Amino acid sequence: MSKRTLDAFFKPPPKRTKESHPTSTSDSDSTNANVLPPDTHTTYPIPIAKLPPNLTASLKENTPSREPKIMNSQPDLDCLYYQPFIPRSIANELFRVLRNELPFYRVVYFAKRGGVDVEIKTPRFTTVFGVDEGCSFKSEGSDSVVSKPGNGPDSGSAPAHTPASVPVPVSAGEDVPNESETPTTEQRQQPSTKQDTTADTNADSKTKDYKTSTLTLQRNPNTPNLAKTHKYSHQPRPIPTCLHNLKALVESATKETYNFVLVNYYASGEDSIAFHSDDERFLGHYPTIASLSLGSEREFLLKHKPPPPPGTGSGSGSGSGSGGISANASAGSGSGSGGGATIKLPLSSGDMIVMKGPTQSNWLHSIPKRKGKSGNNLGGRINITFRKARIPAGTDNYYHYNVGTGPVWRWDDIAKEMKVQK
Ligand SMILES: O=C(O)CCC(=O)C(=O)O
Ligand SMILES: [Fe+2]
Repeated sequence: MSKRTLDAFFKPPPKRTKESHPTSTSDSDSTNANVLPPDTHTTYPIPIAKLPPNLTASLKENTPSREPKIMNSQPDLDCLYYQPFIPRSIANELFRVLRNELPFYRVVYFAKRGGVDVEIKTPRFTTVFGVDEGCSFKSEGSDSVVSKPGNGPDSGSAPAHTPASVPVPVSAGEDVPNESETPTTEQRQQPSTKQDTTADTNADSKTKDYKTSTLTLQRNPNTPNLAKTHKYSHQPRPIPTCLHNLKALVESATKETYNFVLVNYYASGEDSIAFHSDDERFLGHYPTIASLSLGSEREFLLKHKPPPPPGTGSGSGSGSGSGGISANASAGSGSGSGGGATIKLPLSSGDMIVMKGPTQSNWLHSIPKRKGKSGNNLGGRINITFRKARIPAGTDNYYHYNVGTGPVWRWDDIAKEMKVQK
């Protein structure tokens, strides 16, 4: 098998459009995040600060920093790779602000494994905001968080297509997230028992009721009955302004709309996400998922799903599966299981991967653990994925597995570590 450079996976990059200007913001600016009143809501465990105005201005002015590389020369792969999307210095500042401000969770949940309930400890901090197409959020004032009506081909309705080989969640509580060590999409429904981290207490969080809420959950006028007929077991939380601002930048660059946002915080190299695909039915056919990296560099791995067993006739996508991948990327790529090459992308602060088209139904991705302290100089890594749910209450599972019922964790800037919110 011949070695190829990483660039061989890409088409030649289009020319740069915007220069990377260092931001005028500094460390001390991030502590001024309270200049604007924070966002509050009954579903928020804490008020969430808006971005400092100079950071918002730098983001608007300098993003996207570069045009993306197009990664579509592999079977069933259709990705954009922004290196970076946000200039590094601005991305680092944004990383510090979001790490300081967002409430995170260390979710522990139970899943059936061989008929037995096993405890799974999510090996990273997570948090989620937003809601399905059936509902939208609206804030009073200029920072409206309403989903634009009529943007999806099938707003509020079932997706036109579901890959035949994929067992799909049809209602809240059936889907499980990504903690399998050797996952296929099928295994993702039944995570392995391997536990990656020590558990935190699973005590109920005390959610404060902020009477000064400025954000209200509304029914989408286009789909007036959906909110009524679908009950959320976790009340969805409005996308806070700090993430809404980023969503707007990503929407403008990718020419897509998103209605919920999942945030991962990898505090150290021990934190990870196992190989999985984000191909839940409620995201619809060929979902576009934009994935932004902030903070320390981590490696992002992509490998083709193994071909379906012969005779099942259930292959999804149009490509030839992992057998069709004939080259390794030289930038640290190794061969993956199932015979295909694993693509390794170093994701630095400000980089963004957009996965679209047949990618989710045919490829798996992961952030493996990494040894040693190198690459963690910024104090961890935040990943923000922008997604669009198309089936009402579909996001409920995301709240279940990324918020859960445990305590709220926050960054302690004096101790320089995550601490349980008292
Ligand atoms: O951290 C990353 O880059 C990947 C996160 C991811 O794949 C997910 O949240 O589904
Ligand atoms: Fe993912």
